Amino acid sequence: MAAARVGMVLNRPVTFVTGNAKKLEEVKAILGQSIPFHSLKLDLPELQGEPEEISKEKARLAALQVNGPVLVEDTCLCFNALKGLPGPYIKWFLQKIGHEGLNNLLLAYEDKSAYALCVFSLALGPNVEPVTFLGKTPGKIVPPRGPNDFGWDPVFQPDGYDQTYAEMPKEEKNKISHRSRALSLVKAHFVEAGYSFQTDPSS
Ligand SMILES: O=c1nc[nH]c2c1ncn2[C@H]1C[C@H](O)[C@@H](COP(=O)(O)OP(=O)(O)OP(=O)(O)O)O1
Ligand SMILES: [Mg+2]
Repeated sequence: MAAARVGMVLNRPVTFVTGNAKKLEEVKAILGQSIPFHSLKLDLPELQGEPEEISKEKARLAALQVNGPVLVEDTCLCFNALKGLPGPYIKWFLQKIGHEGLNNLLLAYEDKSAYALCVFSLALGPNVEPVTFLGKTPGKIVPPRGPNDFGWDPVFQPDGYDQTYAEMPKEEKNKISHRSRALSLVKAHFVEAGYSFQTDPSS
């Protein structure tokens, strides 16, 4: 059994930094009251590279800006036929070529399988090394179905479902999503580390 650790007291709630309102909505729904957090709308610059490094670097930048504990995440959509691309570049692919273009990328391949990957990074403050938490949901890329209000949700059909993320009720997506899987690990980490929050109302 792991040695009991003295719980760490954070004097400020964690700030979840994102420029994406839909992400924030899901994070709120998934976390509920489990981790007290603020949010800050900021579109941080993103370095190129492997998903974990991109997410960690985002956390470092966010912690400097906030000057306190931060949580960020970076989401990838990875096509197996393309060895994991577009991956972290999905935002730009989606913006430029849309749902149809994403499907067309796979026309030359029989393998339409893909996975959604969410990498959360927690940095307890500036100059503290971020910790990462990965959540992955396997599925496949399909012609768009369902409401078009969150990114690539209409073209991603998780394995074991006949609905796309976009067609699923929100609660259903939040049970199996890449984001909720990563957040389960974040929650477990908070419990294990025994963080507690001493919030000073004057700060
Ligand atoms: O569950 C999702 N279902 C569908 N689409 C999604 C999901 N989660 C992120 N997305 C989209 C948003 C962006 O086009 C790209 C990820 O890029 P990513 O940099 O992580 O997001 P972002 O720039 O919108 O917000 P942030 O300020 O947190 O970086 O995939
Ligand atoms: Mg981004």
